Amino acid sequence: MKKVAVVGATGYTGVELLRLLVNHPQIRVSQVTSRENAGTRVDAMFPNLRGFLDLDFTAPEVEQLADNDLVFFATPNGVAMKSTPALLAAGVKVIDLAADFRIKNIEVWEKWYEMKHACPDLVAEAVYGLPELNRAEIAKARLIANPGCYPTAVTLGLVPLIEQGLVDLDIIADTKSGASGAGRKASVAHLLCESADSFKAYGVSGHRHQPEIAQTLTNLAGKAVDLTFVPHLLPMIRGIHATLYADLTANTESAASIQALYEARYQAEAFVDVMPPKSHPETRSVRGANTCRIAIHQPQGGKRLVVLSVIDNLVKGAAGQAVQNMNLMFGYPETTGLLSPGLLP
Ligand SMILES: NC(=O)C1=CN([C@@H]2O[C@H](COP(=O)(O)OP(=O)(O)OC[C@H]3O[C@@H](n4cnc5c(N)ncnc54)[C@H](OP(=O)(O)O)[C@@H]3O)[C@@H](O)[C@H]2O)C=CC1
Ligand SMILES: CC(=O)N[C@@H](CCC(=O)OP(=O)(O)O)C(=O)O
Repeated sequence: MKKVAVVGATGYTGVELLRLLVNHPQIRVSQVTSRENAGTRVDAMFPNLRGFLDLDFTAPEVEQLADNDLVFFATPNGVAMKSTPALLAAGVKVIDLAADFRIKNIEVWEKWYEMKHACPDLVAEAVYGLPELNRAEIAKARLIANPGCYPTAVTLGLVPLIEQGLVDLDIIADTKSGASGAGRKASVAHLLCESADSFKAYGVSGHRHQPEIAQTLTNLAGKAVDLTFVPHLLPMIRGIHATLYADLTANTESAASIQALYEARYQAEAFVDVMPPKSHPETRSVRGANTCRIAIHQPQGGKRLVVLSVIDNLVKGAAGQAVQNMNLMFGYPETTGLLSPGLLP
């Protein structure tokens, strides 16, 4: 059994990590932190965990966290980078669900996250935790930058096309997220009366996930990818739906060959499901599951492809992907504790 801690265990991704970890056969959750709720029993706050976890929240102290094999940070941006150097020095592995280690160019990171990076040298070492791209590096890593939720849905939807150089590198990602993507902290914009029965785009002139996705796609393509990224807030709780538009460089590929390419690329991937041609994946089909479900369309048989990609932002977009990375880092079967279908309806 390995011992793990979750820092920020009262947030939506933190409590989702707990839901997954309490069923993991080779993991013992030894510590869960919250500054505001230190001393409160976990199951008093989260009754879904009654009978599964006998712990109180504690304040996050590096000395105690260092008594674990691995620490998850499910905290706001800028928190993990402060304790990670000490934890790594103590031999503890770290998975950051926030963005502290995702962007390799420190100037770009500091511009988007509006703070000074506390340990830029570790950013170079960190492995971007998208197993479908970086499995071998993740298995050897001691520090994982768990990808953002929108970047997971968008990147997995585009990987086969970019790897094969089949599309112009001028791509549109039209994305929609449920409100849990914004976290559990109080915010007027996410009150029921402000967000229900309405629909809006946000961050159109610039969103911090644009440089994260562009970095991955540019590395894959070997040249700059021009990405227009438009997020929207949907009046639902969980789920991301990405509609991706890309033009074939030559009008030679048929819908059947693109479909076959996606099926072959993801055939061995337990958590990426390529649907039959002309399907329309629903976010509810992945609710609570660590699955990215993809469908490919070629409307009018022309050169423009439309790829649909759905995930649960809290699972494949955060906590599930973090557990998948942990499994790889500990040498466990990658799917351990993660194989369950979505909650439908
Ligand atoms: N929600 C989502 O769908 C996704 C979120 N993420 C990222 O994961 C991270 C967590 O997100 P989410 O769960 O939504 O966030 P929440 O706002 O729901 O929770 C944040 C948690 O962090 C703790 N926390 C806040 N500040 C500090 C601090 N300075 N030191 C230690 N703990 C702190 C909070 O508890 P307390 O203040 O009591 O200590 C709370 O438990 C964020 O960086 C987010 O961007 C990534 C992918 C998807
Ligand atoms: C709906 C909503 O507000 N979503 C959040 C996504 C936040 C998130 O998960 O950010 P990281 O993945 O970078 O940690 C947003 O757009 O800011």
